[in-house]
Amino acid sequence: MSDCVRSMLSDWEAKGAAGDDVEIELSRQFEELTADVISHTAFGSSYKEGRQVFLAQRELQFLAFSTAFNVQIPGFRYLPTEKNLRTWKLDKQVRSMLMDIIKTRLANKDTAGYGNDLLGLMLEACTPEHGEAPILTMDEIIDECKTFFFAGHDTTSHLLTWASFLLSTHPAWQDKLREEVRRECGDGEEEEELTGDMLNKLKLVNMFLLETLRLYGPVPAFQRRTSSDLDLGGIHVPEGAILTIAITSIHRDKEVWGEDAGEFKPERFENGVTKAAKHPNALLSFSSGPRSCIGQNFAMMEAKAVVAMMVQKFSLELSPKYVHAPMNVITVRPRHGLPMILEPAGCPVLSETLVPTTKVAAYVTADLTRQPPRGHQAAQRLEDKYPPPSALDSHQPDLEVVGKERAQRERQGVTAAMGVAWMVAAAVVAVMASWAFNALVHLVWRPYAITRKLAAQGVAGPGYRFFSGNLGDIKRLRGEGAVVTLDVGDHDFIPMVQPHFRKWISLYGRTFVYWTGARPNVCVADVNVVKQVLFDRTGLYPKNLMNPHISRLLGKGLVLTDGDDWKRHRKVVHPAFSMDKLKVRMTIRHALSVSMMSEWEAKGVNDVEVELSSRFEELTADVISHTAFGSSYIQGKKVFLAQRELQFLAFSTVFDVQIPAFRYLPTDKNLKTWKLDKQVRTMLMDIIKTRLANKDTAGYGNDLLGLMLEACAPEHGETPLLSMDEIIDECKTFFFAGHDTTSHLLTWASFLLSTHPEWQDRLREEVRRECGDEVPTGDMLNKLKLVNMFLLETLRLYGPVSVIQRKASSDLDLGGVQVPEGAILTIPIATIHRDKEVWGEDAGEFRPERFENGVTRAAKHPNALLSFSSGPRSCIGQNFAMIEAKAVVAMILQRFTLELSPKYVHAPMDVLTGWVAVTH
Ligand code: HEM
Repeated sequence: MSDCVRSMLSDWEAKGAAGDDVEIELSRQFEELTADVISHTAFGSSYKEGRQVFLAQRELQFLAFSTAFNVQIPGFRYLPTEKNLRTWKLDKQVRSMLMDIIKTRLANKDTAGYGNDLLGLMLEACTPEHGEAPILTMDEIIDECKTFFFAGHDTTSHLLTWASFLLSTHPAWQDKLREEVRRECGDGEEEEELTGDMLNKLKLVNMFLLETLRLYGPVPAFQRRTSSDLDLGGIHVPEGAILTIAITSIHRDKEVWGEDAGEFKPERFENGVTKAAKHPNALLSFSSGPRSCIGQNFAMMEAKAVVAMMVQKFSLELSPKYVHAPMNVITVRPRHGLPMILEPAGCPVLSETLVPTTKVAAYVTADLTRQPPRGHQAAQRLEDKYPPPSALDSHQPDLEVVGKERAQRERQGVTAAMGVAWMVAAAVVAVMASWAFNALVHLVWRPYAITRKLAAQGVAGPGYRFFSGNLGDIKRLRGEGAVVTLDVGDHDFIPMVQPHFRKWISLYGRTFVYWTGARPNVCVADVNVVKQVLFDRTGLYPKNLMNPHISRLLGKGLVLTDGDDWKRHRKVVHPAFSMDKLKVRMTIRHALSVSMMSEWEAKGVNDVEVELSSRFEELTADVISHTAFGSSYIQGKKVFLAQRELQFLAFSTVFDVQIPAFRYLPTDKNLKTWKLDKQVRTMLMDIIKTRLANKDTAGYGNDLLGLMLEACAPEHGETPLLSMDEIIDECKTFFFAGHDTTSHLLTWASFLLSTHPEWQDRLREEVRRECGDEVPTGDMLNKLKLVNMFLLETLRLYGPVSVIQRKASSDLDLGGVQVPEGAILTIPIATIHRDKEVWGEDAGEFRPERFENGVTRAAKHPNALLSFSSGPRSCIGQNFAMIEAKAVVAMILQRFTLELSPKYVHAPMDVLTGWVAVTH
């Protein structure tokens, strides 16, 4: 770093005869310097070698910013507009230049290793030695290089530019800093090396740079997007809203920084960053929290070193040619560069008394006719080519030159008066035209472009149809399947419920694209790729929340939240599912099962016919009510019934085109959904209120509801872990997910027991051996190996959840295929569970033996059983469900023999999560 700075300073010295002052355009100098530093430290190359990359990236930056305030229409990125064509070309150039740098490094690998800079570390992480799945792919390395080439110099160079500007306009501070630098680091005459320790002692330089960052931070704003409808500081913000953190404005907020927020006062940082304002996190120049700038120490070290070495040698005086017009091109820079008069330090040219800051300001403002200085032509040319939307306010508004430009624009604007009618007509036509154009891009061009892009990678599919995509095909194929009934020994219900997957996989392979409306769906039926999606921990594949009815059914609880929200919810809920707690709850469950069976016994001395699926629904609803909410099925019955209706309503819309705005229209289905949702919320609130009313005598309780109320208790300070709204959503999730699934597992297990009497006998024998006639304890259940295998095979063939979905959060690489942002990734569990390549030739048969050596050895892939999903988002209730199912099956077998009624018709159907046996 010091070498690069030294060589820049020597150039400056060489420019003027020794002792004379010299005028230099500094912003360009700093751009080259910081580019040189990042090239050397991160990529082992020099600015000269990487120059073309920097230039191309600079053009890309101007291009990107010139579109920052345009309406962003997703499909536009695929249109061959002039800007897109240029962007694609530049991007290609950058990639191939970066590839050259990488190739050079790889060619020298055997003699010099990968190197221990950033590039070396990344190459190490992608080496073949690291096995089949390297941590980074070559494409990702190139992307990372792009990030660091840009982020690693552009920002720091502007920090240096603005620091120099402020040094020159605050000569008293310039003197103070020089004095500190000379005291701590010497005068730089003896080529003395600046050390990290010296830099750490430069407290004033540090304060000065922090204040520069506050007023002229290179990054004026950054953005986030809401991944779901959520509560933000007490305001409900809809999914997909963009949150703009306006750093420049926050940094000038008098309520945060005090009345002198607009002034340049490095003293405010005297006691550190956290005490400089009324809020400890008010300085946002490097952002804050886990995603704050990874390079902030690097940038501060670099800036300190440059400022120190510069003031050691030079006095800085602002050139009279300078025009103060900060402008935002993603980062904030001086529009016309920073011409600076440099004089050897020691004989200061500016003293506070001679040219106070205000005078410089007044001088610049007065000289509105002055031409911008030369020396910044490259940026100027780019700006002419891609004009940025506007200049940025400076910290002293009277320095604005921008006003002149605005006034000029207004003069050139439309001066002719236009009739109001004409204007209205023009506006309507413009809106219609833009709407039609957007629709065309979204409904025609984008699907076409995505289809082509995927086809080029070998991913085919049934072909997009205008507006509805392949939803018509899916409905038709499912309709044909719906009238079929199966033989009771036939477990292949795919032609009835997932006929489209069967058909398209046979035509296009396990990974193919199909269309729900104009939205691409990538079918992920290859277990290796499924693993890549489900085991991701970086948020690349969030949940798909397109269907508002499903969101109403489940609420924004664990199943549908993502990111930090999900972590927060899971942290609160997780303890309720620990093994100890599950064992305690066994007692309640057993008692409930016994009462159900006593009812059956009471029905008749001889054979009695019972419709099991509805009985299991009530039983599992009763169990979840008692164990999670301390209530009973009867108390929560209305919630279950309303949720059942919501479930059928939601499923009836699953194969409709999802148009985002439709969720707000008062259609029949929406009105019904809203009403049911309101009912459910009120009923859940009543259950919660009862619990809260008894809090002083009985505490919150140690079940799921108790844990959640504890986490939202006012005792936990101003920001409880869960809000009351979130608790209600979580209740919705558990009321539904906690019983609907397990009840179907019990239904299908009973069906299979009755159709496989030899297994029924074997299981009964095992139950009698391990549990006798007693109500089974947790330890006894653990010994029921055959029952366990039987249930796993039931889950494989009749798993209650047949499909799960995720969404591509950005353009990403999925098993070697570039998938576009927003594409839905559909994992057809039921189809994968019948894949002969994964489960062997007997995949279609009911054979619990395959689980003899555990789940991971039952198939050719250890993660092939996906009934509870897999990875970090796998089912939190799987132990709960398995214990419950084992206990109920064991107790049924202790008392009854099951025989399928002749009335039974084997016609599984899916209603969102479940497969319901229809008994006629
Ligand atoms: C046989 C019974 C069950 C099956 C087959 C099942 C299946 C699943 C599956 C496939 C997922 C992943 C969904 C996705 O990734 O989109 C899931 C998640 C979940 N399940 Fe279950 N489930 C069962 C029982 C239960 C029970 C009894 C509860 C609660 C008591 C429960 C609560 C949940 C929750 C809260 C999640 C979301 C977990 C997270 O994202 O962190 N499930 N379940």
